[in-house]
Amino acid sequence: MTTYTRERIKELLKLYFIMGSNNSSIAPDYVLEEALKGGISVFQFREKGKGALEGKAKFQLAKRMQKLCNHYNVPFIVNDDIELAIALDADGVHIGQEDEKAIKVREWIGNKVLGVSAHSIQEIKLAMEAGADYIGIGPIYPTSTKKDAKSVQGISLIEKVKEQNLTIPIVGIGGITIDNAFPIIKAGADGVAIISEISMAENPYEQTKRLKKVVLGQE
Ligand SMILES: Cc1ncc(COP(=O)(O)OP(=O)(O)O)c(N)n1
Ligand SMILES: Cc1nc(C(=O)O)sc1CCOP(=O)(O)O
Ligand SMILES: [Mg+2]
Repeated sequence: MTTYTRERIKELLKLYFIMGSNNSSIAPDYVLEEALKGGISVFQFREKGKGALEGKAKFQLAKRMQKLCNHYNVPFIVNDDIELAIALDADGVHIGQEDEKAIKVREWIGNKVLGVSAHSIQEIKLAMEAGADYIGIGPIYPTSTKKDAKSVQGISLIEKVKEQNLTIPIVGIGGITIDNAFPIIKAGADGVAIISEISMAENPYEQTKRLKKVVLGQE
């Protein structure tokens, strides 16, 4: 359905950076550019929570971030806001179980990338039937970034996905750092999705490079 092959999606998920304006104490555009230089493989614009921008300001930030991603040839995904994704002609959207239904979103976005969060094998199978391109599984570890995150589940669901030979690409999310990222890859995830370990880092460029080495098994 999408123009990205399953193998390409798996590659893109390797080091998935997510952020919005409230995830860093310095300019979000600067943080994103450092992360792009450091080697992130895909970016998700997630403008939500306390102090999040709305309306024109949100649109303008998204547009600037999309331009940066285009410059570094990294796909630009929009969290939750399907209208924004369509208005910007983003590369894809990410939705959760409390957002619009995946089957409807697939109709609206055509062949753009569709990521869906899931917390059980049943939710994963339903997302696959609805046309999801990849699944976000979390929180793997405790996180303070998402206030309404579900219970911490470690790598158990990733292991179940592998045991059941479900071939959809998967990315782990929640509380992932340089020190705990590799077990997620070892369990069979295609990559890790990260906010604060990069967005709050003193040097987002160096931190991204370090994370990249970890997910590639080079450290
Ligand atoms: C890659 C990825 N995985 C999971 C999520 C969480 O999505 P959701 O459950 O809809 O929660 P919010 O991010 O919308 O608060 C994600 N955004 N990205
Ligand atoms: C956006 C998000 N979704 C989660 C889920 O469990 O679905 S956890 C989370 C926050 C990830 O931020 P950090 O890398 O700072 O922990
Ligand atoms: Mg959501």
